[in-house]
Amino acid sequence: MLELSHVHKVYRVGAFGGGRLRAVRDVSLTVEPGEVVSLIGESGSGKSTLGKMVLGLSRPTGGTITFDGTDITTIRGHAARKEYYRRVQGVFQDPFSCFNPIFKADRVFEMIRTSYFPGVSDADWRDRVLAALATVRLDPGNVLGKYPHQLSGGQLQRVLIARALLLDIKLLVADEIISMLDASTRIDVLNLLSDLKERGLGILFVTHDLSLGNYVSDKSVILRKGAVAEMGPTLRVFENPLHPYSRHLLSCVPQLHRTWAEVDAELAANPPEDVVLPVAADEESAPLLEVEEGHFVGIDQG
Ligand SMILES: Nc1ncnc2c1ncn2[C@@H]1O[C@H](COP(=O)(O)OP(=O)(O)OP(=O)(O)O)[C@@H](O)[C@H]1O
Repeated sequence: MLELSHVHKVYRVGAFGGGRLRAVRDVSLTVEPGEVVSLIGESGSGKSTLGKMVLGLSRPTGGTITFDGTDITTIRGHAARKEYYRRVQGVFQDPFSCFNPIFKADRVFEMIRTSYFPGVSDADWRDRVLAALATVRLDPGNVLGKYPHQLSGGQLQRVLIARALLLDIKLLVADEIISMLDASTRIDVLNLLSDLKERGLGILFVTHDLSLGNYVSDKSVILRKGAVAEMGPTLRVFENPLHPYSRHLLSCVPQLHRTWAEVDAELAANPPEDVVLPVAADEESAPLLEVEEGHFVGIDQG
């Protein structure tokens, strides 16, 4: 469904745009229907830039991004872009900033109707809205007719997901969608993503939080400095991390049942084996080694 092939992004930076910042380097990955793929990395690793490129909000400097066989950089004109967004939508970190505080929150549904379904009757549209709200497990009485400030962050995030579902999308780009939610709401939204996956939606789940990636995804892609450090089925990557960066990230995840002292003592007694990776030939390419079926490790760039 979604395929990124050797995607690069270089930003022009500096006072006169004379500098170059390589934000994404040689990234290839796929997202299939009903698959959740986590893009995991620390701040500045290029996760959001990849999400924006998939959403057509930023153009790749190199490589291709295809959705159902169409190179999305060739999509031009209002009508073609609108069709793309009928199938691919994004939801972002801060749900509050997506709503105009002077309008009721459910206006976002009406905007979809005006733009995509002008011929649908009031009764039919109401049924569709109620079905979308049921899917995201929102009680219509709690959200319809309410202003954004009357709803919680978790409710607003669900309203935005319901809005995307009205379009019958195939791919959702979820960029740090639970970072601003409290712990109990986080789990609800993560479980909602699992429900959507069961319904066949592909999800590109962007997160800086390794444990969230582990909880929700079929496949994990760990990014470091814009390149893939490691990727593969989530279980394999988390049970057998091979890139030193993945190991470092995993060792930083707090383990609630153990103290730091216990973890440190164990690491000192059994230090992880160093994995010696060959060095890539140049700065631009970021080749991967397949170490077991579907499990790839990036050749270290130092
Ligand atoms: N429009 C832009 N112009 C110039 N540089 C940019 C732009 N957007 C992002 N960058 C730079 O590209 C790099 C990758 O940024 P990106 O936002 O993709 O990272 P991220 O992993 O999503 O980080 P965060 O979790 O902090 O959002 C960073 O060094 C960032 O400063």
